[in-house]
Amino acid sequence: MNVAGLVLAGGRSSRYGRQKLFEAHQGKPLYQQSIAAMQHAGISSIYIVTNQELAPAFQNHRVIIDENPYGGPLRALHTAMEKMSAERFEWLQVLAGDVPYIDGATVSTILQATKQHPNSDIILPTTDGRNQPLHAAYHMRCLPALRELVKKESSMKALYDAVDAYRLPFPSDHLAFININRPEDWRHEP
Ligand SMILES: Nc1nc2c(ncn2[C@@H]2O[C@H](COP(=O)(O)OP(=O)(O)OP(=O)(O)O)[C@@H](O)[C@H]2O)c(=O)[nH]1
Repeated sequence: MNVAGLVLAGGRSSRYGRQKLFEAHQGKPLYQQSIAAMQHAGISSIYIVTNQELAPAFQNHRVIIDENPYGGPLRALHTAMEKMSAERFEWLQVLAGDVPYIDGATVSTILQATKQHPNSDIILPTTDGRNQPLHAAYHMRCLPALRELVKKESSMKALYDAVDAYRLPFPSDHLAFININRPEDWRHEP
Protein backbone atom coordinates (compact mmCIF):
# COMPACT_ATOMS: atom_id res chain seq x y z
CA MET A 1 0.00 0.00 0.00
CA ASN A 2 1.30 3.47 -0.87
CA VAL A 3 -0.31 4.98 2.23
CA ALA A 4 1.31 5.46 5.62
CA GLY A 5 -0.55 6.29 8.80
CA LEU A 6 0.35 9.10 11.17
CA VAL A 7 -1.10 9.52 14.64
CA LEU A 8 -0.82 13.02 16.15
CA ALA A 9 0.22 12.37 19.73
CA GLY A 10 2.23 15.30 21.02
CA GLY A 11 -0.29 17.71 22.47
CA ARG A 12 -0.35 19.17 25.96
CA SER A 13 -3.82 17.93 27.01
CA SER A 14 -4.09 21.12 29.05
CA ARG A 15 -7.91 21.14 28.93
CA TYR A 16 -8.01 17.51 30.05
CA GLY A 17 -5.75 18.06 33.06
CA ARG A 18 -3.54 15.04 32.39
CA GLN A 19 -2.35 13.32 29.22
CA LYS A 20 -5.60 12.17 27.57
CA LEU A 21 -3.89 9.91 25.02
CA PHE A 22 -3.26 7.25 27.66
CA GLU A 23 -6.74 7.21 29.18
CA ALA A 24 -8.24 3.72 29.08
CA HIS A 25 -10.88 3.17 26.39
CA GLN A 26 -12.20 -0.33 25.73
CA GLY A 27 -9.29 -1.71 27.70
CA LYS A 28 -6.59 0.09 25.74
CA PRO A 29 -4.94 3.53 25.80
CA LEU A 30 -7.06 5.99 23.79
CA TYR A 31 -4.45 6.64 21.08
CA GLN A 32 -4.49 2.96 20.14
CA GLN A 33 -8.01 3.36 18.75
CA SER A 34 -6.51 5.43 15.92
CA ILE A 35 -3.88 2.79 15.21
CA ALA A 36 -6.52 0.04 15.19
CA ALA A 37 -8.73 2.02 12.78
CA MET A 38 -5.85 2.43 10.34
CA GLN A 39 -4.87 -1.22 10.63
CA HIS A 40 -8.46 -2.27 9.93
CA ALA A 41 -8.36 -0.11 6.80
CA GLY A 42 -5.27 -2.01 5.64
CA ILE A 43 -2.54 0.49 6.56
CA SER A 44 0.48 -1.40 7.85
CA SER A 45 3.08 1.38 8.15
CA ILE A 46 1.89 3.53 11.02
CA TYR A 47 3.94 6.27 12.67
CA ILE A 48 3.38 8.27 15.81
CA VAL A 49 4.48 11.88 15.85
CA THR A 50 5.13 13.07 19.38
CA ASN A 51 7.68 14.92 21.49
CA GLN A 52 10.77 13.79 23.37
CA GLU A 53 8.94 13.82 26.68
CA LEU A 54 6.12 11.46 25.59
CA ALA A 55 8.19 9.29 23.23
CA PRO A 56 9.10 6.61 25.82
CA ALA A 57 5.39 5.78 26.16
CA PHE A 58 5.31 4.81 22.46
CA GLN A 59 8.41 2.62 22.45
CA ASN A 60 6.69 -0.28 20.66
CA HIS A 61 5.75 1.96 17.73
CA ARG A 62 7.52 3.81 14.93
CA VAL A 63 8.07 7.24 16.44
CA ILE A 64 8.85 10.58 14.82
CA ILE A 65 9.95 13.34 17.20
CA ASP A 66 8.48 16.84 16.75
CA GLU A 67 11.08 19.38 15.67
CA ASN A 68 8.95 22.01 17.41
CA PRO A 69 7.51 20.43 20.57
CA TYR A 70 3.96 21.67 21.18
CA GLY A 71 4.18 23.55 17.88
CA GLY A 72 0.75 22.23 16.84
CA PRO A 73 -0.48 19.75 14.22
CA LEU A 74 0.73 21.70 11.15
CA ARG A 75 4.33 21.64 12.36
CA ALA A 76 4.00 18.02 13.46
CA LEU A 77 2.74 17.08 9.98
CA HIS A 78 5.62 18.99 8.41
CA THR A 79 8.22 17.20 10.56
CA ALA A 80 6.69 13.83 9.72
CA MET A 81 6.51 14.50 5.97
CA GLU A 82 10.14 15.65 5.90
CA LYS A 83 11.22 12.46 7.67
CA MET A 84 9.13 10.27 5.38
CA SER A 85 9.87 12.03 2.11
CA ALA A 86 12.55 9.52 1.11
CA GLU A 87 10.13 6.60 1.48
CA ARG A 88 7.77 5.17 -1.11
CA PHE A 89 4.54 6.56 0.31
CA GLU A 90 2.27 8.79 -1.79
CA TRP A 91 -0.33 9.55 0.86
CA LEU A 92 -0.22 10.10 4.60
CA GLN A 93 -3.41 9.29 6.46
CA VAL A 94 -3.44 11.48 9.57
CA LEU A 95 -5.56 10.79 12.66
CA ALA A 96 -5.56 12.56 15.99
CA GLY A 97 -4.90 10.30 18.93
CA ASP A 98 -7.91 11.47 20.95
CA VAL A 99 -10.84 10.11 18.90
CA PRO A 100 -12.42 7.12 20.71
CA TYR A 101 -15.00 6.31 18.01
CA ILE A 102 -12.75 6.36 14.96
CA ASP A 103 -13.13 3.12 13.00
CA GLY A 104 -11.71 1.26 10.05
CA ALA A 105 -14.71 1.90 7.80
CA THR A 106 -14.24 5.67 8.13
CA VAL A 107 -10.55 5.42 7.25
CA SER A 108 -11.38 3.10 4.32
CA THR A 109 -13.83 5.70 2.98
CA ILE A 110 -11.09 8.35 3.05
CA LEU A 111 -8.60 6.00 1.38
CA GLN A 112 -11.15 5.17 -1.31
CA ALA A 113 -11.40 8.89 -2.06
CA THR A 114 -7.62 9.09 -2.56
CA LYS A 115 -8.11 6.65 -5.45
CA GLN A 116 -11.12 8.48 -6.86
CA HIS A 117 -9.45 11.91 -6.63
CA PRO A 118 -5.77 11.18 -7.22
CA ASN A 119 -5.02 14.74 -8.30
CA SER A 120 -6.28 16.28 -5.08
CA ASP A 121 -3.66 17.22 -2.49
CA ILE A 122 -5.83 16.53 0.54
CA ILE A 123 -8.89 14.38 1.12
CA LEU A 124 -10.54 16.48 3.80
CA PRO A 125 -13.47 14.91 5.67
CA THR A 126 -16.28 17.24 6.72
CA THR A 127 -19.22 16.85 9.08
CA ASP A 128 -21.99 19.48 8.88
CA GLY A 129 -19.65 21.55 6.71
CA ARG A 130 -16.98 21.49 9.44
CA ASN A 131 -13.53 20.57 8.16
CA GLN A 132 -11.70 17.74 9.91
CA PRO A 133 -8.03 18.37 9.06
CA LEU A 134 -6.73 16.21 11.93
CA HIS A 135 -8.35 13.20 10.22
CA ALA A 136 -7.46 13.82 6.60
CA ALA A 137 -5.29 12.14 3.99
CA TYR A 138 -2.42 14.32 2.75
CA HIS A 139 -0.59 13.66 -0.51
CA MET A 140 3.18 13.91 -0.17
CA ARG A 141 3.04 16.69 -2.76
CA CYS A 142 1.84 18.94 0.09
CA LEU A 143 5.42 19.08 1.37
CA PRO A 144 6.62 22.17 -0.57
CA ALA A 145 3.58 24.15 0.60
CA LEU A 146 4.10 22.92 4.15
CA ARG A 147 7.74 24.04 4.10
CA GLU A 148 6.67 27.56 3.27
CA LEU A 149 3.69 27.69 5.64
CA VAL A 150 5.47 26.54 8.79
CA LYS A 151 7.71 29.60 8.59
CA LYS A 152 4.78 31.81 9.52
CA GLU A 153 1.61 29.80 10.13
CA SER A 154 0.50 27.25 12.68
CA SER A 155 -3.02 26.30 11.61
CA MET A 156 -4.00 23.37 9.42
CA LYS A 157 -6.46 25.72 7.73
CA ALA A 158 -3.53 27.57 6.19
CA LEU A 159 -2.57 24.34 4.42
CA TYR A 160 -5.96 23.28 3.13
CA ASP A 161 -6.57 26.83 1.92
CA ALA A 162 -3.24 26.83 0.05
CA VAL A 163 -3.57 23.51 -1.82
CA ASP A 164 -6.30 21.56 -3.59
CA ALA A 165 -8.45 19.99 -0.88
CA TYR A 166 -11.26 17.64 -1.87
CA ARG A 167 -14.09 17.86 0.71
CA LEU A 168 -15.46 14.46 1.64
CA PRO A 169 -18.74 14.88 3.53
CA PHE A 170 -19.73 12.46 6.29
CA PRO A 171 -23.23 12.37 7.83
CA SER A 172 -23.87 14.92 10.57
CA ASP A 173 -24.38 12.16 13.16
CA HIS A 174 -21.09 10.47 12.27
CA LEU A 175 -19.27 9.92 15.57
CA ALA A 176 -15.82 9.02 14.29
CA PHE A 177 -14.34 12.52 14.48
CA ILE A 178 -15.61 13.39 17.95
CA ASN A 179 -12.57 14.05 20.08
CA ILE A 180 -11.97 14.21 23.80
CA ASN A 181 -10.86 17.61 25.07
CA ARG A 182 -12.03 17.53 28.69
CA PRO A 183 -12.88 14.69 31.10
CA GLU A 184 -16.59 15.49 30.79
CA ASP A 185 -16.47 14.81 27.02
CA TRP A 186 -16.66 11.10 27.81
CA ARG A 187 -20.31 11.58 28.69
CA HIS A 188 -21.04 11.53 24.94
CA GLU A 189 -20.15 7.84 25.00
CA PRO A 190 -22.81 6.30 22.70
N1 LIG B 1 2.82 15.67 17.47
C1 LIG B 1 2.01 16.63 17.91
N2 LIG B 1 0.71 16.36 18.15
C2 LIG B 1 -0.07 17.36 18.61
C3 LIG B 1 0.42 18.67 18.84
N3 LIG B 1 -0.59 19.45 19.30
C4 LIG B 1 -1.67 18.64 19.36
N4 LIG B 1 -1.37 17.37 18.96
C5 LIG B 1 -2.27 16.22 18.90
O1 LIG B 1 -3.38 16.58 18.10
C6 LIG B 1 -4.59 16.06 18.65
C7 LIG B 1 -5.54 17.21 18.97
O2 LIG B 1 -4.92 18.02 19.94
P1 LIG B 1 -5.72 19.14 20.74
O3 LIG B 1 -6.78 18.52 21.59
O4 LIG B 1 -6.16 20.18 19.80
O5 LIG B 1 -4.56 19.77 21.63
P2 LIG B 1 -3.88 19.20 22.93
O6 LIG B 1 -2.61 19.95 23.08
O7 LIG B 1 -3.78 17.72 22.92
O8 LIG B 1 -4.89 19.60 24.09
P3 LIG B 1 -5.08 21.07 24.74
O9 LIG B 1 -3.81 21.42 25.46
O10 LIG B 1 -6.24 20.88 25.68
O11 LIG B 1 -5.38 22.02 23.61
C8 LIG B 1 -4.19 15.25 19.88
O12 LIG B 1 -4.07 13.90 19.48
C9 LIG B 1 -2.85 15.84 20.25
O13 LIG B 1 -2.01 14.91 20.95
C10 LIG B 1 1.81 18.92 18.58
O14 LIG B 1 2.34 20.02 18.76
N5 LIG B 1 2.55 17.87 18.11
